[in-house]
Amino acid sequence: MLVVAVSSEVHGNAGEDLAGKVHQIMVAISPSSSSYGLGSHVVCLSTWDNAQHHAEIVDHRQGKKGAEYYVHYLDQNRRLDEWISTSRIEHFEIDSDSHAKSVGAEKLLPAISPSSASLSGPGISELKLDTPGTLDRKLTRNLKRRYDEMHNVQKGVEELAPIEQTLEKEHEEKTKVKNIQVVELGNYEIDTWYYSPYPEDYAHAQKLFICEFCLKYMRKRKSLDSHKMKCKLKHPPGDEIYHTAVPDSGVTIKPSELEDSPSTTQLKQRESSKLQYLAVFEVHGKLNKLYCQNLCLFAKLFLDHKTLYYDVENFLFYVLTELDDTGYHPVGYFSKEICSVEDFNLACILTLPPFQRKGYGRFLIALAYELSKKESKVGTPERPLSDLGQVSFRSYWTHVLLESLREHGGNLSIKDLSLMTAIRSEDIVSTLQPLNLIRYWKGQHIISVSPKMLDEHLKNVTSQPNWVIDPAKLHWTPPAAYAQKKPR
Ligand SMILES: CC(=O)SCCNC(=O)CCNC(=O)[C@H](O)C(C)(C)COP(=O)(O)OP(=O)(O)OC[C@H]1O[C@@H](n2cnc3c(N)ncnc32)[C@H](O)[C@@H]1OP(=O)(O)O
Repeated sequence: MLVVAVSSEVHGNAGEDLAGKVHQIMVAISPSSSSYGLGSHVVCLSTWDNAQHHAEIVDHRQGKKGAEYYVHYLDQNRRLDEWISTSRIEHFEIDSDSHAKSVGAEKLLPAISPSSASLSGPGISELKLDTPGTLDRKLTRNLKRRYDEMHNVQKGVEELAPIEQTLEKEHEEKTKVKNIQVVELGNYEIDTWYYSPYPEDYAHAQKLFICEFCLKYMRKRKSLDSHKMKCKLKHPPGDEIYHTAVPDSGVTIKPSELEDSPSTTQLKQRESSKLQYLAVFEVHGKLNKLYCQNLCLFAKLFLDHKTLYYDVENFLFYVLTELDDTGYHPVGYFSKEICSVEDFNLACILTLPPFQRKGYGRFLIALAYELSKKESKVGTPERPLSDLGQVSFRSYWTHVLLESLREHGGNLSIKDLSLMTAIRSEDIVSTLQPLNLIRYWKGQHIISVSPKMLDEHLKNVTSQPNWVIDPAKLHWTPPAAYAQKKPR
């Protein structure tokens, strides 16, 4: 049955105030007719908040219970794209642009406003993006697109430089449908976020089983079980460069208070006193190529714009692990180019979803800057930054810069701050400007701050634990010495 209706209202879920006026033509299609073309726009109920969203049909397939559609929610990050059944599709929009232009339709979009975008999804809550005035040239391409979407700026791929257009289109086309839905790693079953280019035989598995120590991927649990009997690794295949213990409260235990190799009894004692022992391993892409390739493929499941999968030789990988009596379990990592001409001190960063929002991202970022300090360099993360990358770096920079200013009574130049913190000057300016702590005077940026202003800002920073890295306990040599190392 096909019903064509001219409607002046959008009908939402019972009890929701979705009564905004939308002047558009809707075509209501009964679930059985189920023929939504690729690229068409619909209003549907998501599985993650059970609310109405405008979405685009990206793909379709025949499921066990009928047709299923892969949808991209127009107001959300691609990590929330998903397969839904026809019954979740409320109606089809002929005028696919009308939702964005109409006033009422905005009420359908959750938590989108000029200054905030929803990072929601299972276990993910709200994110604040920069206010429009601060975005400017600092916006990465990815964020710019999100910003444009949120502000109704109708800019498409065609406005990018030709080479970027081609790359962007290829990327979008190839990665538009998430291929692997779930991964099992150690004690966790994790829903994936994005497409990852696993080899053909694995690329279309619903679920992959991953060895948490060597990161080998398998399609069957029994393969993992027999692999576990053989796999000798109990930690990432590299050198431990740092360790610390953190209680759940987030207060740092100094590494000096720790014995070097805690015994099982000591670990059990720690467990009962709710201490978490953390260790970071440095893994060289050339010396442990397979491990690093496996890590990149795995990480791509949670990173939208990552392009490094196989050419890992020029990178170092810093893997953060939690230790228990069965071994060192990976919880996150960052990669770093051995020789970066652009002074990138971090290429990609990931905290595995079950461990996010506990302060590990900040810990890894802090470590990346400590390494830069040891190299006597300033650094910056590789662009584009994802939405989550943006908030995490912004939060780290804000905290570190405000603390440094407080310590020195505000009497620091941008250059002083940069040398002290290893944060690049441009990142300092883009962080302090929205806080009104920078003035542009006689052609240059200068810091303008009072103790009162600092106290005000410091009151608002850091809701996550802030684990300090003790540089004296960092066992790390800058990369020049790697030529001599042999594969393990
Ligand atoms: C250069 C690049 O690699 S860009 C790509 C960055 N990586 C990704 O996007 C991969 C997927 N995301 C992730 O792995 C993680 O979200 C990371 C690595 C970005 C952050 O890791 P986490 O361990 O969750 O960060 P952590 O707990 O230390 O929080 C850091 C800050 O970000 C904020 N934050 C983290 N996640 C969210 C979220 N979902 N919503 C809102 N704020 C968030 C935290 O509140 C905290 O700020 P605060 O101290 O001011 O409160």
